[in-house]
Amino acid sequence: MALVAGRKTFAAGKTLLLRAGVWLGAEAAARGGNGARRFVSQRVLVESDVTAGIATIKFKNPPVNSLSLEFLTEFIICLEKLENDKTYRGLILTSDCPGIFSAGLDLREMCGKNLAHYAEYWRAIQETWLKLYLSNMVLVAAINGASPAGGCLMALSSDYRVLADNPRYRIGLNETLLGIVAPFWFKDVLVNTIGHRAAEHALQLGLLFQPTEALQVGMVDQVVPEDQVQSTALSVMTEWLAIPDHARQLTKSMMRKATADNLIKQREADIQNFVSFVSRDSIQKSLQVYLEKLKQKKH
Ligand SMILES: CC/C=C\C/C=C\CCC/C=C/CC(=O)SCCNC(=O)CCNC(=O)[C@H](O)C(C)(C)COP(=O)(O)OP(=O)(O)OC[C@H]1O[C@@H](n2cnc3c(N)ncnc32)[C@H](O)[C@@H]1OP(=O)(O)O
Repeated sequence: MALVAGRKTFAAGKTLLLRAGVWLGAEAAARGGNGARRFVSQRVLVESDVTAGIATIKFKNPPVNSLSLEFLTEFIICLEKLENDKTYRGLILTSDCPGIFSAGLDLREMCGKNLAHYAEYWRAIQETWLKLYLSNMVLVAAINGASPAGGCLMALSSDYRVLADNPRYRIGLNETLLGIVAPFWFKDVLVNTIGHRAAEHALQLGLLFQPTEALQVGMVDQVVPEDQVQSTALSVMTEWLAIPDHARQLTKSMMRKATADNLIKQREADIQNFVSFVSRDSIQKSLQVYLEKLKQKKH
């Protein structure tokens, strides 16, 4: 396994510095005789079934799989590797942290840092979303835990969502509850999934849906007992992979291109918006209060 620090080139000629310890190694980890491979990086586990052409990414950034810059960097690299390796036609996204799919953006990346950091962080968030949303692979989210805000966006960017039937696993775009505003492209993805009226309602109130409500509103496609999430995701994947790739991929692109282009054409302005919004004193205060509340919850 190779541990490296290097540079990753992102769109618009920008670079994101890879933190030391990021896994970039070749398929170094175990390769079984049955076509199963397991790639290991610090925060992102990749298991794959070469024969079936299916990979599974497990988020492994405890305690809550927050989307820290380090996590995003590893995640983007894994996604790129899978995307460029024609062995893989399908990708299942799930979590290795019990009870949490992802807590969304890492609030510590948005608090008390400098403007350059906010810009770098937001570019990585944009890049992650574009790569997920426009992936040529079939993406199935096996949502085995709570999935607020950015966690919900990752699920919404998949082609199909299976959620574990546990009332503690709530999913939604709750940004307004933090005193912040979901960016327009989060909103666009939600509108594309649940429709304009339901999205307006959910976004303004920052609704986090329990599984049955999420199914009802169309935020997820299936709710199944917790121990059946992975097997259901796999059988959905098999169904989707029966469709010829070229036809499905062109159709996916036809459905999603306009939404992605909307961000692509104004990426820099979107970064500037984020930086100036998040660096306001009032927003910093709201985020700090929210983080403090999360910490005090335990005591
Ligand atoms: C005009 C507009 C222009 C531009 C756009 C600008 C705006 C900005 C838009 C930004 C978009 C943001 C999207 C987001 O994703 S924001 C993040 C929202 N996330 C949340 O609200 C989730 C918060 N977390 C929780 O609700 C719970 O932690 C959770 C249900 C996930 C798990 O609960 P559990 O009881 O299991 O764990 P906790 O004890 O709560 O947490 C454990 C420790 O983890 C810390 N934590 C939790 N969430 C986060 C997070 N998102 N980031 C960083 N850290 C997090 C928590 O504080 C605990 O820490 P310790 O106490 O152990 O230190």
